[in-house]
Amino acid sequence: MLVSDLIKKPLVKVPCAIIERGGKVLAAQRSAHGSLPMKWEFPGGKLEEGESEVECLVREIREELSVEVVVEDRLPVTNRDDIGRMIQLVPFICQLVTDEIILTEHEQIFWLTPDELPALDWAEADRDVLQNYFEHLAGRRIRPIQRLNRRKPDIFPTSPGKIE
Ligand SMILES: Nc1nc2c([nH]c(=O)n2[C@@H]2O[C@H](COP(=O)(O)OP(=O)(O)OP(=O)(O)O)[C@@H](O)[C@H]2O)c(=O)[nH]1
Repeated sequence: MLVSDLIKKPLVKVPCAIIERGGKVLAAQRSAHGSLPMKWEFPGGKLEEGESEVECLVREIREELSVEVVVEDRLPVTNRDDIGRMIQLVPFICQLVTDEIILTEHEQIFWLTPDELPALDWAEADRDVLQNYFEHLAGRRIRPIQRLNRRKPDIFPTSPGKIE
């Protein structure tokens, strides 16, 4: 076992938003300054003490994009081994509730179809987020078919018995 395996790094949770609108997804480019300069990411940020993941995400999206979102499905987390810490991305699918986006931190944003997303220069941990998102989308496409094939629900689950 490596010594580094014995030293537990602090875990930094980072809820991030896969914001969907009209079949497109918002990708945001980090600024030229700070960590991962000019890399593409899903907007979000570090969880603060006493906050839930969803509260954090709603706050971060307000701060970074000046919009409101409704938070929907939580996708699997992905981890990034960083210097002195483990970054844990916690992605949520979100829908936009308000329209006008004002960027306060990011260099720029793109609205892209899921097919177009992989072409960007993503932060490393986001590659796994993308993969999980694509699996989620595939599940969404399968579910309506399953619904069609499902036999009609029984109005009377087993035997209706005697109706008074
Ligand atoms: N919001 C967000 N952060 C990400 C993503 N991928 C990824 O590795 N990160 C990392 O997770 C951390 C999020 O912190 P933050 O949004 O508060 O950004 P920051 O530049 O202030 O953080 P830092 O200076 O501590 O690195 C950053 O280190 C960022 O590089 C992502 O998709 N979205």
